[in-house]
Parts: sequence; structure tokens; C-alpha cells
Amino acid sequence: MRGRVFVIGLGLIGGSLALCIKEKHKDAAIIGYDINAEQARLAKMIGVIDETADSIEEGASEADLIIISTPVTVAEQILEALSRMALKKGVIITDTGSTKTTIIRKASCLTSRGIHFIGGHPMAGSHKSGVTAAKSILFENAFYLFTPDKNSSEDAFERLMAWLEGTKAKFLSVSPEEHDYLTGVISHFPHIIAASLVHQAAAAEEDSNLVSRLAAGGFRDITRIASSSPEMWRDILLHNKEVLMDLLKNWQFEMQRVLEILETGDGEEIYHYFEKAKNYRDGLPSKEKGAIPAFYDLFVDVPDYPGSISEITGYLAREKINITNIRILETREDVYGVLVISFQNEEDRARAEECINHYTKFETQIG
Ligand SMILES: NC(=O)c1ccc[n+]([C@@H]2O[C@H](COP(=O)([O-])OP(=O)(O)OC[C@H]3O[C@@H](n4cnc5c(N)ncnc54)[C@H](O)[C@@H]3O)[C@@H](O)[C@H]2O)c1
Ligand SMILES: O=C(O)C(=O)C[C@]1(C(=O)O)C=C[C@@H](O)C=C1
Repeated sequence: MRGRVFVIGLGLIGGSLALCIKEKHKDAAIIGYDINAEQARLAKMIGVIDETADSIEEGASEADLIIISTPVTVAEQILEALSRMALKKGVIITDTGSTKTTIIRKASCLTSRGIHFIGGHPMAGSHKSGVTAAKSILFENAFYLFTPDKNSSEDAFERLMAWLEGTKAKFLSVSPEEHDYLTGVISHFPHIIAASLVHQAAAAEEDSNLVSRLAAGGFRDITRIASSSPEMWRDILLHNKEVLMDLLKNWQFEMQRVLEILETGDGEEIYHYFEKAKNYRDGLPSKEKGAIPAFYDLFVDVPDYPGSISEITGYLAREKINITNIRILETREDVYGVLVISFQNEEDRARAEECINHYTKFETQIG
């Protein structure tokens, strides 16, 4: 498609969408604006956008598509500002915010003027912020939620889908309320818990400085998201307050139950508590990104680590196959172990398996 795309907020998500759009629509002009001039400069320098705009007004006036990708309370102010500007006829405005009910309510200042606004939320991300973390592959296989309503133009919605085709995400429409409830359960509330676990460990550190030294494996896995942007998460909590307060009450009730079965020392109940959780968790679709990111892992049975790692990464580099992570599953010494190599997508993993099978006799298995 040809046209001008204006991205407001050149961070992880705005930057990644800009890359996806450019990849699919080579003739489109991608203009960007960020309140942080350094981010905007960086976005242009690394080729995430074609041009920077000096103000929202300048970038918006000629745009065919406007993407707002700032923290959600800022997005509200931007919607208000856009509603006072002269915009191109037929322009589509969308956002990427993690909450929808308040945004959609606010967007009535545009829709009441006949301007197309379709709320959006690509359900993939990272604890990293900023344009340097942006990548075009971020949304592949992830759900991309939209909240069009009965008054939304079908033609505008179809044009938006066409613009966003390069995300390779799975588009799904839900109501704003359903959106906020679902994301409250699987994204926003877990974030509160991750932060609370970190607070608990930090408090325990006052008794023993071994806490941070021992905080590895499981603790790091479950608290990774606590390293995300506090500004973004403050805004999400403010927008989804009611849902989160209800979930917090349910959680307190649940924790009370755990306290009771622990107090009574009921082993069977404790077993069932974990068994039920394991069964549900194991049954979650592993290929889909979203609440649980897909990890394209390849397991390689290796005799000794130091030599094998450099040998294998050497072969992968020779074939230009990117790896996203590499780790060892077995940490005991003198025991044959398993190397776990993660890739960005299925295709890279399949190429890597072929490459390792070609150059070595190590056994491989897809995880
Ligand atoms: N990070 C994730 O995992 C994720 C995933 C999906 C959706 N989202 C949502 O997408 C939005 C952006 O998140 P992100 O992770 O890209 O954040 P980010 O911090 O990486 O980027 C946000 C950018 O917005 C800019 N900004 C702030 N106020 C602005 C203003 N008034 N005008 C112009 N630019 C302004 C910031 O300078 C920053 O560069 C948020 O609403 C977030 O809830 C985040
Ligand atoms: O992977 C992460 O770091 C995320 O927190 C991503 C995550 C999520 O909770 O799944 C966070 C917020 C966004 O609205 C969407 C995606």
C-alpha cells in the first residue's frame, strides 16, 4: 500500500510496528514523532522510520494512518489533541495500548466527528523499552486484539488490517470490556504479582544478602516482567483499576485457602493444588505468543559444554542462523548434558537442526 503512516511514540511497540509496516509496504512513508527527541533521532538513524515530525500536528495533517503507541494515559491526551486538528479525509487512527475501555470512551471525541478510530493491542512485547528493542518479528504468531464497534466502518477496518499484515499476527476482535477483563487476568494481574515477589525478596535481603545472590532460575523466570517500564504499568493499573481490584480480592481469597491447607499440613490438598496448576499450564498452546511467549527451543545432546558450545555456534554462524538464547539444562559436572538453543521462529529452528545434523553427530530434539 502507498500512503503516509504516522507513528506517535517510537518505543518498543511503535518502533516494531513501523518496521512491520515498512517490510510489507515498501512504498509507504513512515513518519515518527516522540516527545523524547533522542528516541526520534535514534529511530531515524537505525532506519525504523523514514522521517521525523517536529510535532504531532505536523505529522498528523497528511497521514493516512496514525498509530498512537505511548503509555495509555498519554494516549488519551493525544486522542483529545488529534480531535482538535485538521486531518486528512479518510484517515484511520489506531492505538496499541494495553487497555481499551477508557481509550475507546475517550476516542468518541474523534468518532463523533466521523473520524475512523479502531482500538488495537498487539499482544506481544517485552520487559525492554525503547526503539532499540524494536524488531519486526515481535508480533509473529501473537494475537493482535481489536475493539471495533458497530459504528466502525468495515472498509476502514479492512484497510487497517492490510496496513498491519506485516505483523504476521492473528487478528481478533473483542469488546473493550472483554479485552480489559482478559488482559487483566493473563497480563496485568500477573505483573502485580511479579512485582510483589520482587518486593518480598528485596525485604528479605535486609535479613540476608544471600537472597539476591541465590535468586536464580525460577525466581528470575517468574519475575522477568517486573523489569518492565514502571510508567507503562502505572498507567495500565490506573486504567484497569476495577478489574484488577476484583482479581486482587480473588487472589487474597485463594492465598487464604493455601494458608489453611498449609496450616493443616494436608499433603493431598497441597499436591492437588500444584497438580491442577500443572495440568492447566501444560495444556496451554505453546506455539502461540501472547501471555506465554513461544520459545522455539532446540535441544542438543552434547558430551562436554565448553568445546561443544563454540563448535555448534560456529556452525550456526556459518549458516547465518540467529540464536536468541543459549543455556545448559544440566548443571552437574561430569554428566552428559543438554544444550538448549532458542530461536526467533520455527523456520530458524528447523534450519538449525538441519545444520547441526549435517555438521555433527550430536543428537537433536525439538522442545
Ligand atoms: N511493552 C509491551 O510489552 C507492550 C505490548 C503491547 C502493547 N503495549 C502498549 O504499547 C504502548 C507503548 O509501549 P512500549 O512498550 O512501546 O513503550 P516504550 O516506553 O518503549 O515507548 C513509549 C514511547 O512513547 C513516548 N512518549 C511518551 N509520551 C509521549 C508523548 N506525549 N508524545 C509522543 N511520544 C511520547 C516515549 O518517549 C517512548 O519512546 C503502551 O500503551 C503499552 O501499554 C506494550
Ligand atoms: O513479555 C512481556 O514482557 C510482556 O509483559 C508482554 C505483555 C504480556 O503481558 O504478555 C505485556 C503487556 C502488553 O500489553 C502485552 C504483552
